[in-house]
Amino acid sequence: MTTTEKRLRTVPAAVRVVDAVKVYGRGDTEVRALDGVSVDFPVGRFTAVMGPSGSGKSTLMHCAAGLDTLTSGAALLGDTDLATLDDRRLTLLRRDRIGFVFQAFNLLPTLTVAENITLPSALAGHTVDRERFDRIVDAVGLRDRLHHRPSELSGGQQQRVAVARAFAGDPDVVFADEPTGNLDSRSGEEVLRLLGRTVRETGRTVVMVTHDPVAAAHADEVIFLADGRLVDRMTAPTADRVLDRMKAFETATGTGARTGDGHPADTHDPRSADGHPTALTPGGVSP
Ligand SMILES: Nc1ncnc2c1ncn2[C@@H]1O[C@H](COP(=O)(O)OP(=O)(O)OP(=O)(O)O)[C@@H](O)[C@H]1O
Repeated sequence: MTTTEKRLRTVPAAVRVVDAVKVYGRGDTEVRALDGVSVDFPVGRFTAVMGPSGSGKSTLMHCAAGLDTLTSGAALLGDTDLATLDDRRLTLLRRDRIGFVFQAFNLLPTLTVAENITLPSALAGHTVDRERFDRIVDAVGLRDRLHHRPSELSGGQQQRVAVARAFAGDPDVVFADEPTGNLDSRSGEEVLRLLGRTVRETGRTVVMVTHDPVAAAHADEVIFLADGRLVDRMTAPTADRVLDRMKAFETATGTGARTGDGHPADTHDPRSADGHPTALTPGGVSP
């Protein structure tokens, strides 16, 4: 059994990336965007992915979400190895099991808030049942805006619509790519609280790429990438500690915070990496 296969047989996770290598280009233009990353995103956890520009955060997210393929290694959603799926099945998996929140909101301008929220489910041929829809709408605080168009909403409200849309189809995991990048700090805070609350109350899994230590502090755990490698992780983060860690990477040369054996150092939490930080409500209730 290879090392990769051994790692695949350990604790279940919502998303798992094992020995992930992603190489763009060839020869002189080759870039090793991911250089052997192994990380689990456990069910019911809100994880932030941080690291300097170019460290591989977006590449990791895109490969874990089936938007891009790895050069070697494996990306799994639950038990499903994404590399085993053809394009059609990958599209269905993304549609049915993954929610996305983007920096630019990506709402359809001609549709109302309600229609935007239910669009992915409608495209999948499902209906969001009324009770679930109501719970989501109340969780994101948009009841009085349901018949408005995105252009009639503030940026924070638009992003809350995007969060509602991401969770409406009851996905296994929501990937959020810089979800507060276009928001002022107050609106950003609201969106982050919403994500955190949804994870805690519903047991859903969120993976968020961010540059912002304040945003990362809303997560249960922060993982740090540098030069395409996982170099550190921090549970129960605070903005100050995340900022300190980022500064340390910036001033460090070469391998940054990597430990002597090349593995990331988890120096901050006595709990195991697989320990659940919050009480969960399993069973797929909506936010
Ligand atoms: N399609 C591509 N073709 C070639 N190189 C790429 C491509 N996408 C990313 N890269 C390179 O891979 C490396 C990692 O990029 P990635 O976008 O994953 O980093 P990041 O940490 O998300 O950066 P940022 O914080 O600036 O968004 C970078 O050196 C980048 O230039």
